[in-house]
Parts: sequence; C-alpha cells; structure tokens
Amino acid sequence: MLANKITAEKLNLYYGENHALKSVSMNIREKAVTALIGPSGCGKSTFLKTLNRMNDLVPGVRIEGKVTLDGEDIYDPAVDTTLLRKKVGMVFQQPNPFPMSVYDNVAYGPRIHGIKNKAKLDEIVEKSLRSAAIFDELKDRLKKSALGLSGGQQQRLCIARALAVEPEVLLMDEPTSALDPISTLKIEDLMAELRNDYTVVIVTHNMQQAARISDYTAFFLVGEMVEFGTTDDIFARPKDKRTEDYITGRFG
Ligand SMILES: Nc1ncnc2c1ncn2[C@@H]1O[C@H](COP(=O)(O)OP(=O)(O)OP(=O)(O)O)[C@@H](O)[C@H]1O
Repeated sequence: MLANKITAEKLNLYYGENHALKSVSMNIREKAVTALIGPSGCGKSTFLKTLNRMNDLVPGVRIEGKVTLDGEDIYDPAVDTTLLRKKVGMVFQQPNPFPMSVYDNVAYGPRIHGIKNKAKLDEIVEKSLRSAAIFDELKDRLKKSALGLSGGQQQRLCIARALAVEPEVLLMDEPTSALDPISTLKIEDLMAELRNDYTVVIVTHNMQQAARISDYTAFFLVGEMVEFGTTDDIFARPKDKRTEDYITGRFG
C-alpha cells in the first residue's frame, strides 16, 4: 500500500445554494495516478480544484471540511496559496500556453519564484521539456511562439510548464479531451512516466482512459464520492450498484 499524499475529510463545497460536494472523504496515494470519473456535473472538477484551492477564486463559494497535503491543512489561513500551487500544479482541459516563446513559457514559473541565472533556467527548461516528452520536437523552436504549436504539443508544453516549478502533485482536468487520438496517446504514455516521480490526479470522461492509466479510481455522482478503490477493483469488482451501472454504461 502506498503512502497517502493528500487526504480530504468530510469536504463540503457550496456554490451559493448549490451543494456541489457532499461530505467527500478520500485518501490520495503518493506517486500513483488517481482518476476521478462520473457523469457531467457530478463534482469531479470541483473536487480536483479544492486540492490546490483554485475554488477560492470563485465568488460565493463556501468550503467546509479538511484537505491535508503531507498532513498539513491546506485551508489554514496561514497557507501561502502561491506556494501551495507551486507544490500542487495544474493542467487544464484546453491547452493554455502564454503568448510568448516556448522557452519563456517554461521559464515563467521558475522566474516568478526568483531564478534568474541563465544557465540554471536553460537547465530547467530542457529538463522540464524532456520530462514532458517534447524536448526533441521543440529543441530547435525554443525561441518561437508557443501559439504556433499543435494542440497536442501545446498541452505537453503546458505539462512542462507545470513541471518546471518542481511540483509534488499534478492535477489534470480532462487534459486530453481537446486532443486528437495520437496526441492523447502521447499524453497517456507520459502519465505512465510521471507516476514515478509525482502524485497525479486526473479528471477524465473517458472510462477506457481511466482504466488504462490510473492506479486508483474514484467514482462521483451528484456531488457524492460513491466509491474509491484500485482501478482494477472499481472496473472489475465494483461494490456499489451505482458504480457498476455507470461503468457498464447504463447511465451517464
Ligand atoms: N464556478 C462555478 N460557479 C457556480 N457553480 C459551479 C461552478 N463550477 C461548477 N459549478 C457547479 O457545480 C456542480 C459540479 O460541477 P463540476 O464542474 O465540478 O462537475 P464535473 O463533474 O467536473 O462536470 P463535467 O464533467 O461536466 O466537467 C455543477 O452543478 C456545476 O454547475
């Protein structure tokens, strides 16, 4: 059994009157891929965003309960959210490179965190692009605009950008849903590599993808976390009838 990296305890989240997360408790294991699955609007993205306090930015949001990272309460008022988001990085559904060069996209985070030395930045940019399996494709285009890349390349660049600040956890919100099948495969292969060094939590609509790439799976339904287990168990031996109905395609 792997160690717990993140623990959510009785987490409730309200967007105004909308009770979007209902007493969700979950242990997210270190250096493993955890997939969040469930029908549209069930709270997967909302839960994902509670893990680096991205929902704090939503007006009218109310959060109760606890989330700990390595045992520390991330909702403690003393927590610096910039440092939290450095540790817990995020990749979104639509690739969103900044309108600047490939190099500057990856160097952006390290620069913000105070790294100015050119040789050090060069090293970080190369290492991050390599980790995102895109260095060879882009090594001759580092000074070119990131907006000229294909969607799949942009998404791997965004992963490199997230890795450049040396996060411990990577949150991915449907990172392949805007990509073609070949780019999707590249990102899935990449995730298999990333699990060696990072704790990865991914929201996916695609159950085959969850089954292929994740070690653990959590099934959400209308704001509740219905079932959590190893991906093998959730797909082959679901305990809850609602999980079984969903994974066998009876609803959703
Ligand atoms: N910023 C927001 N403000 C108000 N309500 C929101 C906001 N984001 C999400 N919601 C609501 O919270 C509920 C859960 O949404 P969420 O996006 O977490 O679901 P999801 O499972 O990720 O859905 P999808 O698979 O369609 O992305 C929905 O009822 C949604 O309308």
